[in-house]
Amino acid sequence: MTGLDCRVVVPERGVDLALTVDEGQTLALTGPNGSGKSTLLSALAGWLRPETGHARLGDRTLFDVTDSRDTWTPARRRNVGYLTQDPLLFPHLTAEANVAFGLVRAGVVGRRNRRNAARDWLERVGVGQLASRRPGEMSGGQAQRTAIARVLASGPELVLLDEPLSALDAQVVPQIRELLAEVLTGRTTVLVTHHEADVVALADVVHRI
Ligand SMILES: Nc1ncnc2c1ncn2[C@@H]1O[C@H](COP(=O)(O)OP(=O)(O)OP(=O)(O)O)[C@@H](O)[C@H]1O
Repeated sequence: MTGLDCRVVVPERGVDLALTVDEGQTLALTGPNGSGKSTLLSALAGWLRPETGHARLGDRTLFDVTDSRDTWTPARRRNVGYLTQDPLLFPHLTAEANVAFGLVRAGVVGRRNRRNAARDWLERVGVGQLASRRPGEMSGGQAQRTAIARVLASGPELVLLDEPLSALDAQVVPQIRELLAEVLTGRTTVLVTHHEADVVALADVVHRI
């Protein structure tokens, strides 16, 4: 079982949020600006240590921080994929190398295996023909497709999406939303969004702050 159960308390930001996500489900997290949605994702990704809280993913503890306990799994060992509004890609690496980079950590042995796996993922998200381009040589939609491949290629047990469609041109949003609906099926996911169309297309359950 790889469902998520978490609580994140960051008093200096006025954040105290708790939620659970069943294995394989997508939870949409919506709420006003400043209500702590991105803070919660940062804690789950391991980028920010809450003052108090816990996060359990299946039988693993990502963190458990109280007055008396301090368990903290570093970001690189969490097996959590994080997709942000602006694609997080290395500008000096090709699309293929960007995707392959994460596969070293995911335990895919051998350069050729990683290259093939990266190419397969780029094909799957519709940018197989751009494998040798760098992010600066792609459109916003193409770069976000590459970032989706990068996040999913390593087989994350939890996927975090922070407004993944907000920075894209309106005309490519429906295609990328459809792609996300396909690739997120069966994955435990927290999706932060302000857009009802994302909730309808992608979410199994909604948590409104
Ligand atoms: N790096 C930071 N340092 C200090 N305070 C921050 C930082 N980032 C966010 N905050 C504050 O923490 C609170 C929660 O912000 P957060 O970005 O998590 O909200 P959000 O729900 O994601 O908002 P939005 O919908 O605008 O993206 C806000 O009051 C914000 O001003």
